[in-house]
Amino acid sequence: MKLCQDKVLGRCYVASRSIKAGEVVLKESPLVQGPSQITGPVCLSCLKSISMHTSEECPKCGWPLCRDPQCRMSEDHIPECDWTMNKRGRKIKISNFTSPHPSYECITTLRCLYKKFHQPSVWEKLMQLEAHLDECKKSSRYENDQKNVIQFLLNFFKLDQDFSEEEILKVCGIIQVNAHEMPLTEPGYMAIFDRTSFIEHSCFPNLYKSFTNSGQLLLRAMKPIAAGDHLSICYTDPLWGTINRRHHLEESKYFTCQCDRCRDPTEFNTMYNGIKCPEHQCKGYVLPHLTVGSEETWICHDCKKTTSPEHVHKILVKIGEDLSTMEKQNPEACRKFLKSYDTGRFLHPNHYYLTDVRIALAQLYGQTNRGGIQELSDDMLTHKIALCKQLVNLTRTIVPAEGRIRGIIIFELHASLAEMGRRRSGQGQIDSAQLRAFLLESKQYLEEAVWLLQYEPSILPEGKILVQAQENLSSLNTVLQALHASIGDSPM
Ligand SMILES: C[S@@+](CC[C@H](N)C(=O)[O-])C[C@H]1O[C@@H](n2cnc3c(N)ncnc32)[C@H](O)[C@@H]1O
Repeated sequence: MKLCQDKVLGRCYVASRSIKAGEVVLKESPLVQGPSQITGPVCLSCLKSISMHTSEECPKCGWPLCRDPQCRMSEDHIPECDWTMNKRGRKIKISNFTSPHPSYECITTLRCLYKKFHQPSVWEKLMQLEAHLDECKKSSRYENDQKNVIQFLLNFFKLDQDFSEEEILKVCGIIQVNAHEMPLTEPGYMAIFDRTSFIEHSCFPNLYKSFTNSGQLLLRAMKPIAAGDHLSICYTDPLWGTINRRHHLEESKYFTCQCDRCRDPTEFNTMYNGIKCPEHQCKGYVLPHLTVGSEETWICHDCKKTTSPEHVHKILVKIGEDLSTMEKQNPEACRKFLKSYDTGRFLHPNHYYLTDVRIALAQLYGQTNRGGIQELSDDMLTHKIALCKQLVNLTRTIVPAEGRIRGIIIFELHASLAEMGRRRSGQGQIDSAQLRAFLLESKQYLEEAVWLLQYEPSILPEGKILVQAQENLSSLNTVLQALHASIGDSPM
């Protein structure tokens, strides 16, 4: 990777050689890590959630830690422990374990500031990162950061001798712009990395972000990358619609995305944001056309007429409310939602709201009933396969680099196809050759799932699915070999 300077992007990385799909491009440990700004009390060593009953006070400073003896020895907790005692001068008492807890808002900022005196080389690296200081001062978060982070650090920890308000605000900005949410604990935590901080954003990126069990960040190419191509990751949720992604990036990273996906109102012909055109007799869908610095314009792909953003927002708010109050763990509720809205009357069938519910339902089928996938009715199994196939096609088009979600869906698809084959064969509906065709298709998907998920850490659900997928692949190969032998022709 070669660091370059771009007029719009600032510093960014380009590939210094061609990179194959699947190659790991970067693996690095964090410069700093700490709790998310808005969190309930967590152990300040392992960063896992704690309660009054599962924690005990650090004997030196009073901040609660979990009861794992290793957490008492961890160096991660030194910054706040040291400054609580040596700057504030007395122990802290956390007695309220409800979430969120304001005292935790400053911890990650404090840990960055601590580097100035205790690891100057890391401090230098942090100070090189983009902070968007002017934008921070105008942001909606500024007032809160001023009170709960800056003033708290200056007054409670008595840091006014060592840092100016501006310096602390700069650190807040650096965290805001560069920190990654780490899903390795419950709740997740934040970490800032060195080289990863210079990778630009795209909603259609060529790199995929994963993690190791020990908290390293791993970037992997998900498509072939030519020498000279820009390297990119997605800073936002790639499954959100254009407007939500845009809003999130403008609010938290202070730029307007102009990637290929955002500039194409159809999102590569998927109509991912499509809302039914209100024009009488028009069968088309209105799509968002974005211009930097102005509100979106919604234009029908078919009749080309413009619809007011208010009309679109009214529909999105109404259906969004139904979605947010829907019981997402309940297959019946998901089916009901799809039945109401997957009619083309309001939303395009590929709309992100429908996609969201399909992803949930594709996984719930077989998970929520006691007997698993074997006990699903034929209709439900057929529906599960149809949902998975639809999602695989859609995600391949709009988020090809999103290994995790596609890996999970493809894993579900392989299991459903194998079950369908076994079921039909057991009922005498298909012969051995047809069963083999089902199992070969299932195996093809399974191999893709293993490829997509191969770097998922074993402590995350995706890592557990990977282990299961590897086991299934070996069993499926055994079954297929036996089938080949019984059919009497060569393996395919
Ligand atoms: C994590 S930093 C990336 C490195 C940054 N360019 C630098 O010079 O430090 C994120 C910032 O980079 C810029 N940036 C990243 N991706 C961008 C994009 N696709 N379009 C415009 N600006 C982008 C924005 O200023 C954003 O706040």
